[in-house]
Amino acid sequence: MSEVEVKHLGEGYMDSASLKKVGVIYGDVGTTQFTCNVIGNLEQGDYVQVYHERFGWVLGKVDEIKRKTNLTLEKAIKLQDDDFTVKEIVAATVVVIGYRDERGLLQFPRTPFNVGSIVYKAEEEFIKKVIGIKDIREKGAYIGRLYRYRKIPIYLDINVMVQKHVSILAKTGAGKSYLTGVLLEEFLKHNVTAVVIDPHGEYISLRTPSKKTKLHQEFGVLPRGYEGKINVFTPDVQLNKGKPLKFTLSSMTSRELLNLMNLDARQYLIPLRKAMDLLKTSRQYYTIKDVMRVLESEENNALQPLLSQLEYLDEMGIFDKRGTKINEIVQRGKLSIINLRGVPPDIQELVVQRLSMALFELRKRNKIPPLMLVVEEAHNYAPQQGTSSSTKILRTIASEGRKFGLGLCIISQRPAKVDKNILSQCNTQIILRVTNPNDLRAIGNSVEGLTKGSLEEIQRLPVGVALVTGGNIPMPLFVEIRPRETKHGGESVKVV
Ligand SMILES: Nc1ncnc2c1ncn2[C@@H]1O[C@H](COP(=O)(O)OP(=O)(O)OP(=O)(O)O)[C@@H](O)[C@H]1O
Repeated sequence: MSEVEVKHLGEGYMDSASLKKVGVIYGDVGTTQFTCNVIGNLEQGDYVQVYHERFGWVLGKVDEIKRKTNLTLEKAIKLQDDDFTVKEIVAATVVVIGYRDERGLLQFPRTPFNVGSIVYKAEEEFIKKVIGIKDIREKGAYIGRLYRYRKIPIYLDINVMVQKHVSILAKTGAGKSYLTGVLLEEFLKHNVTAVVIDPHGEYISLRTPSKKTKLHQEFGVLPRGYEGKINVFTPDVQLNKGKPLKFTLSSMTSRELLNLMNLDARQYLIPLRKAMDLLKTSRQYYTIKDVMRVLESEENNALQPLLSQLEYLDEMGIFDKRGTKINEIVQRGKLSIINLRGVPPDIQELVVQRLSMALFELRKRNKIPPLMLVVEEAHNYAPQQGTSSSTKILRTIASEGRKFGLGLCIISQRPAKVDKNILSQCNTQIILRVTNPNDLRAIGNSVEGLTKGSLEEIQRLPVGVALVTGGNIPMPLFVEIRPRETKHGGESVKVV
């Protein structure tokens, strides 16, 4: 095998002498994929560069590595008690990413590489140029560094994220809420208005700086807190700290109210509607207690289950004569946390539905600033199967929100259980470790440009490494998430 002559194509980093040799191309060579034997230190996921005699330097990525031997099972059984030598090579399958032409467009070589071409470990500048990784720190969210290439920072375009929505998917414990915390820190730093639905109250710690570690220095991050830029609202002020979140009862229909109760609608809808209609004729605002008084005046024992459920809703304290003003919740450049810790699931759904509806309507009329709505545990509020009162409005935001500057960020540990219409509208996808076959299938179906090797790698990703695709990222990239500036609030509870 002879080394190909390396020509200079007008760029400063074309001298092969400074590059590290890692393999030689052999066997059948295609224009999109080739195999090389591994002679240096090469791992799955590494970037390599090869000189193409017509198109110059081309970037590729190791998709799979195999150890190939001439030892068959029969031979191994025969020889197991003797000394023997086995011929083996380590072979890498490389997927061709391409090269930038003179206009800066990403192109594929249209003819295969020469067999015998030397494969080099790719230079960082070359990787950045071919992939199109840009330093957009002014308008970008700094989420981490290219996996195994700690000198290459990755920024996600915040405008693209708000305009075209985001999904964060991973199995439990893979680092979803840590990463969501990183994104929220970036929103706060760039004065992006955001509202986060926080079912576990884990984002309140964004107020508190994290402890400084060696990683902070390596990633160029300093611990800090965002106390002055965070407002917390909660429907249950007895359980959680925060301003009360209430909804106006008179804006609810009798059917919507009945949907919150575990009751047969056929039996109770008419009396409830009659009571609410009666109150509407005499006053603009009324409370659950008012509705109960009207029903009690009927002196009908059959209404007792309805009265008990109304009493339960009254105790939840979610309705009032006047609800919390959305202008108070949404404040320009600030993060509003809706802390739903300990709130029953039906009430959580109601909060997400009412709040999302109000945000959508007010954004349409430009009464509140453009914003990002972040929904944790999205499989609960927008399930693929069954009914949830919040699914419809979240679908509407996913399909129409971009026109009005209302972005959606969906987070879930069960991608297969999230409404497909909503997931398919999320243009920026951040995927951490996933192992469930149904979830992997859902991801494979919704992410463009995922290779077989990448789908396999998703199952083995270490905590804190994510596959990022869409938005301003031109192709799926593995990213090592940067350390948090603020304290992570989602630590698991230690039993011992
Ligand atoms: N990028 C990271 N760097 C360092 N540690 C991390 C990183 N991401 C996650 N961790 C750690 O891994 C653990 C799990 O992370 P996290 O709480 O974000 O998981 P999760 O996917 O949100 O889990 P759950 O679904 O149970 O809420 C935490 O202890 C967290 O500190």
